[in-house]
Amino acid sequence: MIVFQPHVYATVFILSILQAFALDSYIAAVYEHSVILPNVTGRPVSSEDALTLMNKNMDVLEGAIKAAAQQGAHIIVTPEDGIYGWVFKRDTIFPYLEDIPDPQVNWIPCTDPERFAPAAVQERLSCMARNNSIYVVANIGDKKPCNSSDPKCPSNGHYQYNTNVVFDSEGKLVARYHKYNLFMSETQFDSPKEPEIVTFNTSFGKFGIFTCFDILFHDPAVTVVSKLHVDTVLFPTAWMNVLPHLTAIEFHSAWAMGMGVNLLAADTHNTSLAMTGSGIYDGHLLVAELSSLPRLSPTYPSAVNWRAYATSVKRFSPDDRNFSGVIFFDKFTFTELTKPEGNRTVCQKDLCCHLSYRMTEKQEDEVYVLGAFDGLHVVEGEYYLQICTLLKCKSTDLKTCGQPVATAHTRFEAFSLSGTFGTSYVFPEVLLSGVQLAPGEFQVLSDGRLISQSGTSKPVLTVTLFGRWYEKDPP
Ligand SMILES: N[C@@H](CCCCNC(=O)CCCC[C@@H]1SC[C@@H]2NC(=O)N[C@@H]21)C(=O)O
Repeated sequence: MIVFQPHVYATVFILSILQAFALDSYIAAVYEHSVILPNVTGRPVSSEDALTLMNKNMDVLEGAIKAAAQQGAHIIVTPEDGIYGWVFKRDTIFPYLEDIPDPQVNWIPCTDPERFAPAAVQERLSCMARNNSIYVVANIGDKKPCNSSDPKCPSNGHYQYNTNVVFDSEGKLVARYHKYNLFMSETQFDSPKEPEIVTFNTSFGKFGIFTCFDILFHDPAVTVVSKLHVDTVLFPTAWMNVLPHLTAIEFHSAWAMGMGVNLLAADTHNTSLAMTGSGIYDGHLLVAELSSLPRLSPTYPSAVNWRAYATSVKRFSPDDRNFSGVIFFDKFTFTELTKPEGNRTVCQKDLCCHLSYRMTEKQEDEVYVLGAFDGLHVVEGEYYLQICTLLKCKSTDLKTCGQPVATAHTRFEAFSLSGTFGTSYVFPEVLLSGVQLAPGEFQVLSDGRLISQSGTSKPVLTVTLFGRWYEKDPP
């Protein structure tokens, strides 16, 4: 990964990604943008003032787009809400919205700005793509008029959508995606009636696209990958980090690995809201048995039978020392790792988690537990989880197990984590001290074991198999 000279508060990450089947490669960039937020949020502003604010953000994005293009990037992704921010209600966002046509109209806003309704933002983004010969992915607001003949038409006569747009290297609008799984705070937007499965082809591969909270749900995220067989997913996001399992870089890299696709994640940068964490994740699921084979076109779900190993072994340890704890409002069953090495099992409902581990030097003031959760998560949305997790507790008090922890000193020489998952969508997370990833330091075997054989470069915060059982989500 070539890192640009720091630009504003972030850097443009560049990575050349080996194209799966064509065996050519392309250069991808993601930009983590510190969004300049409107200073008036209590009332709608004029469309001129709205455009002034959006131009301030687009000035910064233009710098990143030029920098990426100069480094030969073929495509750059910029963050969700990156042009106007997120502090809006339904009425106050209206001046920032434009009517974004279906890409089938075959339109280059840069060379034909008057063809449809006023589209200053689309024109400028299109020109950035065209003038720098680079694909530009951005997130802006779409408005579609409706009337009383449509019973669902909102009170102000418009549907308002959180929208990703993609302009190709000539500035043509080639994709438009309306965010389907809105986060609870996004009252300024509507959700489309059906999830949109949006893909587009380029000379350097087939791309899918969705936004932020979408990544936790089956549609469109899993469908666009498992049915449309894209190689890379474009992912603008404004993600608020939640340790120990839902920090941006941790969950997004695990999702890319579990789904076996590349993921280009551009996050907003706002540390006071715990918003940070972009990345270019190549979806290689490091499966020892498969690495000798050429990477075939993606097969979904991944070539892992997540329950194979865990259902083949007896429980390593009895339940007698189990205790309960809460992680992000979900009640886990824990068991403490009292010895520096050993085999442990913990079960909750149909999920049994098995762990074999060897610590290097167990720190007296650090406690690690193995936890299991099999249930419906119901806070900030409803999604069914099956989770096996090895994690460090906040303190030696077992009541603190599950609370956010960002540093650790205990190293593990080896670990092997597996679970009797009912779902085949399991995302492998390894997070190290300092909230760092561990690329290449662990593997997932085809029998479902998440293993490290030679230890990790830093002490461990958590090793987790994060399962999503979509069929058990409420309708
Ligand atoms: N930050 C703004 C609104 C942001 C809207 C777009 N952001 C998302 O959709 C991010 C959702 C990330 C949620 C993950 S999963 C549940 C967990 N809870 C979090 O807060 N982060 C994670 C605002 O809310 O004002």
